[in-house]
Amino acid sequence: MSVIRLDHVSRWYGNVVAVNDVDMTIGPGVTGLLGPNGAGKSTLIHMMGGFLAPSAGTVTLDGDKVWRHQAAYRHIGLVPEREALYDSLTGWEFVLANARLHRLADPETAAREAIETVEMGPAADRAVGGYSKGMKQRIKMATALVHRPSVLLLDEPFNGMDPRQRLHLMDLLRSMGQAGRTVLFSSHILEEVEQVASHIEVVVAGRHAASGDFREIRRLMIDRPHQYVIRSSDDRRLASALIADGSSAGVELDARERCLRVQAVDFARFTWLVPQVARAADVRLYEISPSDESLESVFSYLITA
Ligand SMILES: Nc1ncnc2c1ncn2[C@@H]1O[C@H](COP(=O)(O)OP(=O)(O)OP(=O)(O)O)[C@@H](O)[C@H]1O
Repeated sequence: MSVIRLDHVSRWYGNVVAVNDVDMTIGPGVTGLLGPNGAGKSTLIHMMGGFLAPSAGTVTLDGDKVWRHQAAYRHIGLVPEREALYDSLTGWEFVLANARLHRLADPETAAREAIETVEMGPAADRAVGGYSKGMKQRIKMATALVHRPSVLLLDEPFNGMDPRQRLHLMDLLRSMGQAGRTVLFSSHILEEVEQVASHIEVVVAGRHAASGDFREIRRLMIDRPHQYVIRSSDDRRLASALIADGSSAGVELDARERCLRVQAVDFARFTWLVPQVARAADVRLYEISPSDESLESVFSYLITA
């Protein structure tokens, strides 16, 4: 069994704290590392893969520190996000070179199998420079799989893939997870993560914000207080009526924007109730729109929750 443990892990670049005191355990199966851009996902993945040293704390694989530990590298495959590849090499040469770097007993067979796994056989003799983004992604995946690692780490693997490639990769990750490998991939899209991952770790601004299966994470997101902007024929009167009704956690009159900013607790009940409250107060509604639906606001709720 391959378990990666992060124990009070931080990483800073000069003054920038990219990862802040994270405790996390990643076991067999597929885990999605979810977070907005700049949350620290790549930094975490590079530390888990032994590509980057933590500034504080420890990253271990089955109890052994990963950083500068040759033996651990043999069990880990990492598919980085960056595109930089050796453009003049063919896919086959690139994967084979990696197989040789790992000093595998039969590098040719290992390279062929890895290329077949990602269905790149037909394009293996073409130069990498001419590959599409999705094809580059798959050939990087083949190099990460060539030594049959028990841990596979992928940084934003679905970026640039077309729907067919995406489904293929999802199937591949699922079957690796079912076979008992420890698979972790990062993404900033919840829908993408919940289609493949049985477990989700959420990071925001370098901190570990939440952990659970996708139902739990979705519930956290849906149950959070929702912010609405409301415009009406009489914002002041509507504000008093909403406060009196008690279905809102906060009502703020924004005189400059000529609107109300309302914090709803139970959003299903709230959207059902507002028109009734408005009618009873003889106020006409012009607009009700959610103002905090961006992923960042959902995440920032999670981190303070
Ligand atoms: N080499 C570096 N030097 C300085 N700052 C860095 C470096 N690498 C990352 N950072 C900063 O650390 C923070 C976390 O970056 P990281 O790339 O780990 O996040 P991410 O969640 O992977 O984001 P993205 O999805 O945009 O790649 C960001 O503020 C980023 O600007």
